[in-house]
Amino acid sequence: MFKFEAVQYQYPNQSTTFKFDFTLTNTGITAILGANGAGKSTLIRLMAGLTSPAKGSIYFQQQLINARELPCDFYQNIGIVLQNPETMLFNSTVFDELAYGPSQNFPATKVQSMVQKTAQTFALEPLLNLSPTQLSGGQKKLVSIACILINQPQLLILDEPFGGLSLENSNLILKVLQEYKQTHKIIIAHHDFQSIINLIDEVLIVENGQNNVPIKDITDIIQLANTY
Ligand SMILES: Nc1ncnc2c1ncn2[C@@H]1O[C@H](COP(=O)(O)OP(=O)(O)OP(=O)(O)O)[C@@H](O)[C@H]1O
Repeated sequence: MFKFEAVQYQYPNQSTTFKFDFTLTNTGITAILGANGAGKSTLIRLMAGLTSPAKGSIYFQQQLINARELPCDFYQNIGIVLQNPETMLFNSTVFDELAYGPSQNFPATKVQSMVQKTAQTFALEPLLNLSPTQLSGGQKKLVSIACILINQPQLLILDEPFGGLSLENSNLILKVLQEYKQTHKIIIAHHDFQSIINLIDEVLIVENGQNNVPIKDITDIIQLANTY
């Protein structure tokens, strides 16, 4: 269960109050839709704990996640891939990028095998010894998604994950997410609703800083696809 209860947020010196109140399913994919400036990124930042609400409560799997004092390992359960992959890559090689998360928790031999497996899944083997600065925009995006998925977070948040990806790599990510969603919760903010329609289980529309009731019925979701 992923629940926002009477959550309110306001940017400093801004008059708009964002108001979010909804409950999402525990696994599967929820797509967040909305016009430019509607509040999708603001909602995503609240979901990932990057921003704290002024009022209200946010629960993930019964755990109040906007509490001031969280168990220190809690954020290992949440992975977020931001729109711009540059902000996420800071190691000297792609191998080190992939190894960074696992090396906080596992011995070197295990880390090595996790990196090899993930590199294979994401077709990154030829890039492992390169610096992230040598990669194309699409390759950076692919690496940034792989770096988060290698940690297997229970909640995976993706802000425009297909931006800059070739059709081949978009299809690769779609395939990975199709499998991942069976046992994990995935939130995707994506402007091209049509391209992910077969993947999603639920739609949350954000309008003027507020959410509508989550749409779970597949017929309603398909109808929505005609408007977005
Ligand atoms: N750091 C900030 N300070 C002040 N206002 C902000 C800040 N970030 C966003 N806003 C405002 O909040 C509103 C919602 O922005 P947000 O980025 O959440 O929308 P969005 O739905 O993600 O838009 P887009 O699809 O264009 O990325 C906008 O009016 C924006 O100008």
